Amino acid sequence: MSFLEIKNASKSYLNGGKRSEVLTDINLDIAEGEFVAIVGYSGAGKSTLINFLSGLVKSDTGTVTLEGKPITGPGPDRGLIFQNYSLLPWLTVFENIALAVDEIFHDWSADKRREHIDRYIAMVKLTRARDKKPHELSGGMRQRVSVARTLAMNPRILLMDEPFGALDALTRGDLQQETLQIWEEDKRTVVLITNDPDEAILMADRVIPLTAGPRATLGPSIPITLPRPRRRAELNENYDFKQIRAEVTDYLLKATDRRKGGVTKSLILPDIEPEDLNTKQTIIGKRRPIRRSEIKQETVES
Ligand SMILES: Nc1ncnc2c1ncn2[C@@H]1O[C@H](COP(=O)(O)OP(=O)(O)OP(=O)(O)O)[C@@H](O)[C@H]1O
Repeated sequence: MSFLEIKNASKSYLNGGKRSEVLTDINLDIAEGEFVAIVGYSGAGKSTLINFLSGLVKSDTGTVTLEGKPITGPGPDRGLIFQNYSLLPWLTVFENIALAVDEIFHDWSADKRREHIDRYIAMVKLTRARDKKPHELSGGMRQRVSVARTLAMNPRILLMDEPFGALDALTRGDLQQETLQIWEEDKRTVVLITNDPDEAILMADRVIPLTAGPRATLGPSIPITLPRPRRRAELNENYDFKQIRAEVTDYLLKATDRRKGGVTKSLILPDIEPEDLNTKQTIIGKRRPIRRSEIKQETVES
């Protein structure tokens, strides 16, 4: 039996009275402890797809199951990390995390809960900011709180929807590296949604491209055999990394080209016949030399 599975799922939305089919024929099978990244264009339907798994969006067709049981709504076994940090502004870092931990581990003693929260705050390197409020933190720090809060809830599955998308490149790199370190210590099942092939290849065991919408669908699984632990700086020069990146981006470009009829890269020439280039009054695109009077009129009008 599959651990986490989407079978023949599709989804369409009604927009301004018109139905648009966003996802079609989605099939995904994830093993426990696996780190899978889905990489695709903006607006292709990536959030819709991950929300089949979170239970926030129901597919129109097919099934979505966890250990064979249908996913019918959100649950504590699945932690979602979004691009927007969604922290409560009047609570400190500690209190924001405590809110979630107290709810889930209400039968633990207060000391045990505090230790647990502090462990996750330390894991994302925020111990010195423990008592700060969100407005006193940078975007990267806020996202760290959000990561710590989700991890502290001990979900079996982490669903990450472009978690680093709003961050600058350097902070994003740091957080990717930290998330990887945490995952390597404490392997949970992770589904990462991203529009950055490098991020997907750096982090995942398997990368699956999602074609452009409408009617976006998943392409073939590309296994990432690069040894772990992986370091971004080292991978930049790695031959296999470059090969995999070429494979992922090629697939996405070709899938989009096929949609458009396969002509996006060819030069389309205008349908004109050559004229005598020695004739001064020739205008490109007109089939006969232009009379002086016509040129004057054009000049006046512009
Ligand atoms: N609740 C909804 N009602 C109507 N249309 C929706 C709804 N949710 C998403 N859509 C549309 O479905 C398409 C896919 O949206 P989705 O957010 O899943 O894509 P995405 O790949 O995650 O986008 P991005 O990368 O920009 O976050 C978009 O055209 C979006 O406008």
